Amino acid sequence: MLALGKLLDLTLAGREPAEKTQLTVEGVRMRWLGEGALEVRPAEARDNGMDLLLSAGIHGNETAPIELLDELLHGIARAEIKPRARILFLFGNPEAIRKGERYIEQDVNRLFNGRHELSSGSEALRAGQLEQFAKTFFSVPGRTRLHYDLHTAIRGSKIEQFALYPFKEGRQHSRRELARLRAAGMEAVLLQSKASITFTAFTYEQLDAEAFTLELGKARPFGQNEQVNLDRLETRLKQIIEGNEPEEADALDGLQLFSVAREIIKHSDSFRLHLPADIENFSELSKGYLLAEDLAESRWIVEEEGARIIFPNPKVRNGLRAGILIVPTSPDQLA
Ligand SMILES: O=C(O)CCC(=O)N[C@@H](CCC(=O)O)C(=O)O
Ligand SMILES: [Zn+2]
Repeated sequence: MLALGKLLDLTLAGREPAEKTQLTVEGVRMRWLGEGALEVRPAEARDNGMDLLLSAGIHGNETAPIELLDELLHGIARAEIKPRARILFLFGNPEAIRKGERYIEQDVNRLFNGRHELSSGSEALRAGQLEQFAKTFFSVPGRTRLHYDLHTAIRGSKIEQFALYPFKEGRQHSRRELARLRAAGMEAVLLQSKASITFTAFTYEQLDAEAFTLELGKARPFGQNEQVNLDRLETRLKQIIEGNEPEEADALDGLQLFSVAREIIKHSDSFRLHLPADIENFSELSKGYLLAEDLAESRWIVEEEGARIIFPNPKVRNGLRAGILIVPTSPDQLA
């Protein structure tokens, strides 16, 4: 295998490759762009106009997606996968990946869309660097832009694999992309209803990519991911990379859709979340339930019919999201 196929090994060792560019026997060029960043470019005659950004390890302890991208890269470096798409592979937070932690000082996935400029430290610098890698990659006009940012969740979930679709004023969510996600094994999609500061919000809002955060089961250490079945996602990613996705009607095929009713923001150290520590994502909450309390006697009471909670986390920094209240929605608004 070409040495550049071992991007994960290089990243874990904190090393630079001796050669920055390598060609596979298929004429696919692999170019190391910096720590945890590698571009794959097919020969011009085979290029089908798809620019695919695949990122993982924005949270360093979410290893199943990192292993999946590592597998795909090995396949390309061995010329077993024959790309027709240009691809940018990014491992988001190398220092946190090496330590097996979600982050070191700051959550990188809260530092996009300008937030890193208001902050300092290695994770703020990394978010700025990731924005720059993505911006350069998605700068060629007339090409299709797709970004999947792969994650796993802190807690168990009633719906194991799901996607979050960012929001931009005046832009409609795409039914075709949802059908593609369904084919990739996603069981639900959460349609965001306001701008955000995550990596996919940046590529969606500022770089005009179709962009999704994919949640792929529960976070576990390297080598302990046998319970996370990513076969359908892997198959679909290979098809996108090789440009041989089956032609399908835009069938959503049972895909569950949710929209954000409210984000629960933790404003102070007095914040209290009234949920059991082991509550699963997508757990239903009944109307009238006192979900959280914060300073100045502010209270979060569930008002929505059919509300469910995802990503409850009272340990986030003040000012950040401590959970999302979602409600079922219909596909009527899709483009
Ligand atoms: O399990 C959790 O509480 C968090 C899992 C995770 O890392 N989710 C992403 C979602 C990003 C998005 O909103 O698009 C995150 O919180 O960064
Ligand atoms: Zn994550």
